[in-house]
Amino acid sequence: MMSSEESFIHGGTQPRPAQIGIVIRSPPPWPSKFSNQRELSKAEGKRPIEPSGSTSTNIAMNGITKQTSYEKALCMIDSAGKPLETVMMGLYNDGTVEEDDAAVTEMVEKRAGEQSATIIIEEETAAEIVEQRPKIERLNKAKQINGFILFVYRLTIMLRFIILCQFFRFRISRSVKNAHGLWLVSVICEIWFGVSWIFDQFPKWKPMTRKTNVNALRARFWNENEPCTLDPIDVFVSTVDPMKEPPLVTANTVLSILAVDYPTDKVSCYISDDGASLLTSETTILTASFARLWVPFCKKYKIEPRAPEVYFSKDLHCQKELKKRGGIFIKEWRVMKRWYGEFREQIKTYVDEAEKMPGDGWKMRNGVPWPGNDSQHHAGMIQVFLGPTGKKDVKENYLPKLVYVSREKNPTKPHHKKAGAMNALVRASGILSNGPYILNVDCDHYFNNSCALLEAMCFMMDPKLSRKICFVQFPQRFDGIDKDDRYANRNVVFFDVNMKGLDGLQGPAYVGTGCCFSREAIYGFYPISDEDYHDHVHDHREKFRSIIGRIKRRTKRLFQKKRLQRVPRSRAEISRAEITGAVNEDGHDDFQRYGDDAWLLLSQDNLKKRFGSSSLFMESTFMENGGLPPSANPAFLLDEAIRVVGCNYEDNCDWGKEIGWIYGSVTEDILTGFKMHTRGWRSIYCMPSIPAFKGTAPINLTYRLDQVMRWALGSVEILFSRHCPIWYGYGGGLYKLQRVAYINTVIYPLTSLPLGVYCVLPAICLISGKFITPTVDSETIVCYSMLFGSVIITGALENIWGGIGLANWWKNEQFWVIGGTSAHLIAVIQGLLKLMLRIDTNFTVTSKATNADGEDEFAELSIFRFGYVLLPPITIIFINILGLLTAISNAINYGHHQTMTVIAGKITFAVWVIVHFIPFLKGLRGKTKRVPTIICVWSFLLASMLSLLWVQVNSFIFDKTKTTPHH
Ligand SMILES: O=c1ccn([C@@H]2O[C@H](COP(=O)(O)OP(=O)(O)O[C@H]3O[C@H](CO)[C@@H](O)[C@H](O)[C@H]3O)[C@@H](O)[C@H]2O)c(=O)[nH]1
Ligand SMILES: [Mn+2]
Repeated sequence: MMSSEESFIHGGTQPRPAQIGIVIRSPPPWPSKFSNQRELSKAEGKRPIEPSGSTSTNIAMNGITKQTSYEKALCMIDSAGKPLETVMMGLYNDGTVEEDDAAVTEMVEKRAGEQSATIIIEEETAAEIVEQRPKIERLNKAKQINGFILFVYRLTIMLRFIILCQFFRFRISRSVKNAHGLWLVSVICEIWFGVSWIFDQFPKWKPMTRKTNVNALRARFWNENEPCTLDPIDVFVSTVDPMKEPPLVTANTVLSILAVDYPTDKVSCYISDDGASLLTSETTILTASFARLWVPFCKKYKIEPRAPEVYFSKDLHCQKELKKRGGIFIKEWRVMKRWYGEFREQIKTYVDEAEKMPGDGWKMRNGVPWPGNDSQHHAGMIQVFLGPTGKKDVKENYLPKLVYVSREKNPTKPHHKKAGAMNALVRASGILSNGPYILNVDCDHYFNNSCALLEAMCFMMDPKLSRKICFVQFPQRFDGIDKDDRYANRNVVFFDVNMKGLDGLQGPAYVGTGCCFSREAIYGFYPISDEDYHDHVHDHREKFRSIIGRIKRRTKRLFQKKRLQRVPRSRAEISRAEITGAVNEDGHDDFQRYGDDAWLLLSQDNLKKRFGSSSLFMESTFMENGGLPPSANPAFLLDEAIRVVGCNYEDNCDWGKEIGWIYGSVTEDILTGFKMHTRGWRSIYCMPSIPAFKGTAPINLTYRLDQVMRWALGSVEILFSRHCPIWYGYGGGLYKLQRVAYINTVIYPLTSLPLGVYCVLPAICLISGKFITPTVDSETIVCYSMLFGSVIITGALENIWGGIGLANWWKNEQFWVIGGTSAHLIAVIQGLLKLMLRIDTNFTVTSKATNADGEDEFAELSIFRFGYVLLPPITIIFINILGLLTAISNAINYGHHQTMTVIAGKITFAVWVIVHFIPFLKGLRGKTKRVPTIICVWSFLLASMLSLLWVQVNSFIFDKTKTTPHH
């Protein structure tokens, strides 16, 4: 036992420590501290609490400064008993208890080799020691939004909820005698909207924002005096179709990654080419060589952004910079601009050449036929460029490794689209570089802020957070959107309101790009267990008990850790034990029984079932800090990497089911993030003031609706799958409100059904002369205006705390109606078809073609193809206009049979619907030359038929004398 303890502290080779043991000198004075803790919580955030004797102290712990009301400390002393380093354990005024595994391990590891021992000391001593240490700045800060606004916001939500209930009581109690069907339908729709509002609203209950401190990160992990201790990151870029995703766009993204502000030996960039295109491969080769010029230039002058296309297109900004930086810079800037021009031209020639495939297929520059000539049936291909063994840049510095991967494809095997591509990259990178973190971007999302990786690391390397975070998601921001964002491409309400709300719960959803993962979470491990972590409910008594339990457990674990020296570190202890199935509740004891390496052997079969047959890859999953397993033979790495991107590799193992990107939906992103959250991981939303990434958005209505339809379809797919948040993942780590949010994410397309119906109602009312309420009296008006009022007030308050404009909010509402009546509706139908007939859904990649050659930048905005998505909204518009016309002609022909208020109500109702479709109409207006006329005619006919039908059916069903619209 002694020897294993020794090896824990000393890495097995060092002399014995002078003293080992845990000493608790005095029993903790719990109860008295207790009331104090409460007071402190109250004062939280308002002002720092002064250290006052032994009850509350400011301590700085591994970069986190906090006020504590009670603390114990774990202290390492040298053989003379002099304290070397201290890690605090305690109850903090924000109600959390420091779970400092990371800190403890870090400390112990750092001190390995010194003559030292660990003891637990009491708080006064600890405080003294800590006070002598320089305070370290925190890496990040979580901030609740302004307390008053939050209070009012929550109040309006509650009020709105009450109003809603009242509204329904009112609506249900007053049925419409002469139009029972109409009334019933409208009430059902309204109830549906009400419920979906609840799903949408309550996950925004606790909005939160965060701030990072990149300088503190640099100071701690990447300063001049010490070797850099930042963790390596693998960056993934996915591309599939070089025609829709121009190579120049991809090349820019890659260049911005290679020039990122991060130690070069700790970044590797992987390109996944799902199209197996020679064009992409050649572009990559060219990009690698251009990077040797571009990267040193970026780093020398610290230019932003580091995607050359964008950088050189911002002429004005450059002019300013030119003046400021003066002579040499101007010269170099000009030279670089010319070089980039040449690079661009070269890619253009490649693209031109790639227009038409020669009869005998593509050939590489050396005359060898390109293996990917059949993009759906080809072997896996990997090419490695640059990196620590490759070419240096023109300043003789190494560049990050750049790897081109095209996974094997076979038409008989499902390739699972982007998710499949990502999983292949996860494995290939696990073998080639194995960074403990993975950041993925779509090929069009370049690094707009060269500090993006550092920003993510501010969370990932925070000792308190790191072992609970599965990913750090950045908002998606876009270039090249028309000024008034006609099709709500920016999605601001989602990115600046909903996601901030989720951050206050368990964390934002993964949105497919601009997201930094911990590899551990991708491998399906669980976060370090921490019962307290997700019950924020503060039963103080409970808390008190769990603290004692925690200290006991920790003490126990401390001993165990010493025993478990051979196991890489505690980080994945629990999760791995989970695979082996050899673990009891506490997560540890069984390790002992198996002895040092036995558990590894024991779990081989299970591991194979989980990770597939590559033992090298399996081994790599044990490397906690990344890097290649010691047994890896560099000569065979590439072969092994090719093997793991093979299309049979995933047979009979957990890829896509339990680990990696999860299959089964075209919105694999939502599913993947959800799966991680159900395991109890937390995620973080990071919004640097300079957007970290920027992409392109679909510019015209057709592409936008295609995209929205794909998203909705993905949601429907999840809704009908095993992974549906309504029934999946109970008893795990998913927070309740987080589940509500996920339910909302998958169920929203269904709302298109009542929405479609509701949009037709005003027309029906106008034509049939009936209404959804019996009369329009003052009570009705009050009821509806209260409802609308509360909607507007919550919206406005969301604007205030989310920092979005009212215009954006309105855009969002409009597009919600447009998308709802078109794309969502179709998606629901398609989803049902898929469910019943097992037709697979296809993935239409969004075109990222930028119109870089001047002309009218937004000419594309109005181009659209005919699509049946357009049919329902056009019909709705026509039918409503028809209704308005009928009403007016009726009024003229037959005089006022109904009171003015009723007519006004109906007309408002119809106009309200039509107003929502304005952007849609603008989208149609553009180039209505040939095909669209046909749709217009069709929709017009359809609308007329529907209205006529309604009148017929109507007079048939109801008593004619009473209900004929105009007798
Ligand atoms: O078989 C495929 C299909 C797509 N992709 C890549 O997946 C991404 C898809 O993006 P895009 O066509 O631009 O769709 P968007 O709707 O703009 O993408 C958003 O929504 C998708 C989910 O539908 C996410 O996967 C994306 O990350 C997210 O940016 C692109 O990088 C493609 O290269 C592949 O690698 N293989
Ligand atoms: Mn995209």
